[in-house]
Amino acid sequence: MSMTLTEKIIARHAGLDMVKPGQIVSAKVDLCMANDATMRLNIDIFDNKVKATKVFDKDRVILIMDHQVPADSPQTAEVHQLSRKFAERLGLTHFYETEGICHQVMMEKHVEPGMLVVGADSHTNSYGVIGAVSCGMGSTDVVAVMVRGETWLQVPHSVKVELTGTLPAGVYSKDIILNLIKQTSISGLTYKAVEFTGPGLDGIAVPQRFTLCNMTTETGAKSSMIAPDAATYAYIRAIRGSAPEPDPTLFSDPDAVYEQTYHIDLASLSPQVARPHSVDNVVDIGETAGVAIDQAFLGACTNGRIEDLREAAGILAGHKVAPGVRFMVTPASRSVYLQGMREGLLETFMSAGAIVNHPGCSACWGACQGVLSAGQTMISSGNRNFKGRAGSAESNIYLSSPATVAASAIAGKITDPREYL
Ligand SMILES: CC(C)[C@H](C(=O)O)[C@@H](O)C(=O)O
Ligand code: SF4
Repeated sequence: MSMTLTEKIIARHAGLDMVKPGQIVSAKVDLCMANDATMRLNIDIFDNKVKATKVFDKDRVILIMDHQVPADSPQTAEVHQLSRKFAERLGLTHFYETEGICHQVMMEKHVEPGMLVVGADSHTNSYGVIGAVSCGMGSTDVVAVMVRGETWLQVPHSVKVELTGTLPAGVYSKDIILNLIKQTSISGLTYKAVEFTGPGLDGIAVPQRFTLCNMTTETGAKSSMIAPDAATYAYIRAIRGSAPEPDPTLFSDPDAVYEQTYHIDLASLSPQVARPHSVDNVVDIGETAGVAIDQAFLGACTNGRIEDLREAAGILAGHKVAPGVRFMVTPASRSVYLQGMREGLLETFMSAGAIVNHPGCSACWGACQGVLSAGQTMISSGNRNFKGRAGSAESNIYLSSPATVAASAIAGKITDPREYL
């Protein structure tokens, strides 16, 4: 019986030869991640509801403080303190306080192809980028995994996204995923496993593929998948110094069943923008260019990697941020920050009038670093533009590629990055 890679990985973790979509299985989990946004709740469930005293594996339960770092209120500081004590009490090997956004840190340091990973965050499904099945879960389920090292899950139906052709100059993987979300709507792929395939993937580097997998959450998907190729292992080796042996069994069978297939010709795409207040409110940039902005944000797990900083700095070089615009750059991790420093990118941003922040979630969700007031407009490289997400319910968020964010910061209004190439 043929299976998709997602089904193969779930079957392996459930101790079964095969699984079918719709089947409910109990599966062993390789890694369990949680962050400061829900740690107060997780600790309460762990201590007071489950009354647990130990985790299933001290190396595999990973806590990452990222959503409100450095602490922006006494309450947040208390959550960080509670989390630190929790990690100490349980002897956790991996507790990160200043390393950056949880998903970036997980990819840089922990996730491997073929793993099954769960996390207390909706963008946990990003790790499909290196061939892992991963998904976000609520606190009760995540605490159950922390304690037992396994979870129940229903095998999702798979959907294929076939990419062909090459991206034109000024168009990036963010534009591909925004275009897909325009086609699917924000709930169109609810509980599906979304697999990206096709020759178009060859021209997209692993960090940019991350953006595709990260935003499958915005279609309602359960998980994302890109079968690991030579680029995947080379990328892991480049960021960690070593990589696991390539596993030749990690591919989808040629006759595996997909419920639906989307085709995207990369050459046909232009820069895309999601307008307020829904991620599927996507238009070609020409339809929204000229909207005045108060803030530009480059960062988030979606687009805070070194390649994104290079893309934006390339546009910004030789220009200044428009008067009255706050341009905030938040590298996704400490290692991205350091690399940006070595390459002189942070200097490019600072001299142009931007601000470079401590790594973390930052303005992506408006909990700290650059909150919007009523009537203000931000263009962001993040993944969500819900009403009120980054501050006042009367503010507006537009989503785009890092290049479009940088071009807009220079012009003070939403601007096609191809004008600055
Ligand atoms: C606060 C947190 C749990 C949330 C999520 O689950 O995704 C956040 O990361 C987000 O992007 O909205
Ligand atoms: S950067 Fe944004 S989307 Fe990513 S985990 Fe943080 S808040 Fe969520």
